[in-house]
Amino acid sequence: MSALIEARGLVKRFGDFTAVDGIDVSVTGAGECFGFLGPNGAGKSSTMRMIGCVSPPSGGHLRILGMDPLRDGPAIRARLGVCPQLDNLDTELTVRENLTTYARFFGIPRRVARERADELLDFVQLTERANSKVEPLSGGMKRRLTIARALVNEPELVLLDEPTTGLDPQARHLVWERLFRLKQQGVTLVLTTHYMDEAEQLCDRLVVMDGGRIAAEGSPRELIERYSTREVVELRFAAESQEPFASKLAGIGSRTEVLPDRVLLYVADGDEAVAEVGRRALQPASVLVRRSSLEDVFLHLTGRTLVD
Ligand SMILES: Nc1ncnc2c1ncn2[C@@H]1O[C@H](COP(=O)(O)OP(=O)(O)OP(=O)(O)O)[C@@H](O)[C@H]1O
Repeated sequence: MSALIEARGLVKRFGDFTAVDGIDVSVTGAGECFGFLGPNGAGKSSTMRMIGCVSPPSGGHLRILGMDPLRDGPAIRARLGVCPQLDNLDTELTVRENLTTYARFFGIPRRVARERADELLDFVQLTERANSKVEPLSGGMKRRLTIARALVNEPELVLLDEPTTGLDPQARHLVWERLFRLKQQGVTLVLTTHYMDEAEQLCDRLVVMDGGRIAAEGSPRELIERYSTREVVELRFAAESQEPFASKLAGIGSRTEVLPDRVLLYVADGDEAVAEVGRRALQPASVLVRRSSLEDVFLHLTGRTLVD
């Protein structure tokens, strides 16, 4: 089967600045969710815009659905669904009209568009708001409507740029649940996020991006196994600097990270490590034992946290 997305040495430059610096990406599986995880400015949106055929690559090789974005942009876009970072819904129109009007761009007949709009409103749980204007909708509802709009042309591949940024936890969970359903229906999702929990929940495979480059690639579980330990102990010491305490923790676990407000110990067994901290007569103000996450992977790879 040919790849849905195939990028080799993909580059995006803005003047002298290189936003995407020669990345390789291959998305093949139908029903897969592929993620770009990285902090602000990592180059995720620039990559998505190239994949979405709205921004030409400055270099490298890119094929979407087996086609060349420079030559076959309209044909590719007809088979893509795009959910941009900022909702760009038409506030003059009702919820349903936003879908039916968008359907016209794809040449979908009116009757089919109306049926599809109703199905999609049901899918994103907005049927009751079908005739209301967009403006009074909550952030989560607008996001779900934007996702519904991205599905109007029954795309094989849906691009979602930070699908839940700015939403409250409940609204995020509702969006995740809908995206998960889409995956189950065999739609391939490609998303960008700087939320590690989002990447862990949704992505089968992801790349960790930083400074326009790919720092690592794999499933969330593989990345955690490769770059972190099973558990992490977070120790907060009531002091201006955590550094002096970190040096006294040397040898506990395989690695130590010192953050401005806490020390992280990377260990196989958190409880055993906490016992050792006790034996060294260190008295942290708080202790938390947790499982490793993609945040730890990112910290290990880049020396920085994902969200400032
Ligand atoms: N049109 C542009 N002109 C100049 N620089 C740009 C342009 N678009 C993006 N950049 C720069 O390229 C870098 C990568 O931006 P990009 O939006 O791709 O990052 P991102 O990972 O998606 O982050 P964000 O979450 O902030 O969107 C940033 O430093 C940004 O300022």
